[in-house]
Amino acid sequence: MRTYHAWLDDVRPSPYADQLSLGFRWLRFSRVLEREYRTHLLDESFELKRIALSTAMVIWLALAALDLMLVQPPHLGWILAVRVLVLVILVGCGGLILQRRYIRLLLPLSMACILALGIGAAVIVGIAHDADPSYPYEGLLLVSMAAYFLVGLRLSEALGCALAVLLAYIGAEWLAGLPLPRLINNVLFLLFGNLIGAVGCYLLEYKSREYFLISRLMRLLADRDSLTGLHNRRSFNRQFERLWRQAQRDGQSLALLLCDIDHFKAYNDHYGHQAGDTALQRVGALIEQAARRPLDMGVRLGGEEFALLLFDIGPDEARQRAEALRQALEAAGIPHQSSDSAAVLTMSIGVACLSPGTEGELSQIYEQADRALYEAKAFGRNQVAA
Ligand SMILES: Nc1nc2c(ncn2[C@@H]2O[C@H](COP(=O)(O)OP(=O)(O)OP(=O)(O)O)[C@@H](O)[C@H]2O)c(=O)[nH]1
Repeated sequence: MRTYHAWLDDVRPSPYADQLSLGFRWLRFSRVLEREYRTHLLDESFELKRIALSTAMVIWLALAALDLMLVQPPHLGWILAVRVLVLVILVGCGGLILQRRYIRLLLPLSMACILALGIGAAVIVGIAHDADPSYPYEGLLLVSMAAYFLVGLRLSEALGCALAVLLAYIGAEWLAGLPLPRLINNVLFLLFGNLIGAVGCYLLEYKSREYFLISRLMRLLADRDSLTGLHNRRSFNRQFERLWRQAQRDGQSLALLLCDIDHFKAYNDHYGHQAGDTALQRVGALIEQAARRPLDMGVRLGGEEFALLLFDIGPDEARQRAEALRQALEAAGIPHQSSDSAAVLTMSIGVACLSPGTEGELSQIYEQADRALYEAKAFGRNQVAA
């Protein structure tokens, strides 16, 4: 399978990039990613399961019509009874699958449908062969193909179902007394059919896993600033609304800290653009550290402008956190000989808060924090204003 090259180093650290480099030829990711992939697969294959279920029911009923032509009583009665029983199972499981509420049951229910179809078909073939050994058994292969390609099962799950169906078939034919050479011939045909299905399913799952990793990686790249690894402005704009809705629901406040490095043009002019980039990365790391709780967010808005969105925090604590951040940069002691404010690199911070129950527009809190930042700059820089 394909190997991934140097470009993955550009997007590290990322578990998706690591997994792409490690490979997954055994169709397995690291534990956390595997869980994420399976949840994604269940979600993605929901529509597929709906289509597969309707298709299976139509084919199952069409085959019942064939039975009416090919099989005579009393075997016909038994076969129709099995068809009805399987149909009842399909309708029951299908009803639960379509409700979507039972997302955890989606996989066992899908497998139950495949097993009901496969074992039902094996029993029907066994009953029919009791009277007429020429009754077509190849329909069993349709069930295996559905398991491999139609239901959104992983290869291991599809293989498990196909094997159970094959065993049920051998058992049913044994009881029906099908001559051994014929049984061997049929089993070999089914085995080869399954081999083709399994190889196809492997390739499909491999591609599905690859797509999963690359799409997650792309999403991460689209949301991150490439220099600092912080969220970018696009991600901030999108997530602010979601966080504000959650804050309203939970009765929590939000604080926005707008941070701007002081005299950064002079820093660039004095130390060069490369050193400027390194300084931006160090500031980014401090912002990242300050956004330590799960719903906090460190952002590089662009150039030497950063933002820190803090969740569940009042105005006093927000101001303290801003002051701590300002001091952390000062304490980092990055020399800045051409600054008018200090001998080291510093930043000014504007703070604004949104309490639950107030109108919460990003533009509103942003303007408020921007005004405060302007004040911090105007009053001499290297300070916090609210
Ligand atoms: N090295 C580097 N510099 C950048 C980057 N993005 C923006 N800059 C520089 O950041 C500087 C910002 O300068 P100004 O907007 O004038 O602000 P300032 O010099 O920090 O002045 P005050 O904010 O008023 O203290 C410009 O010189 C930009 O070239 C970047 O990605 N890397």
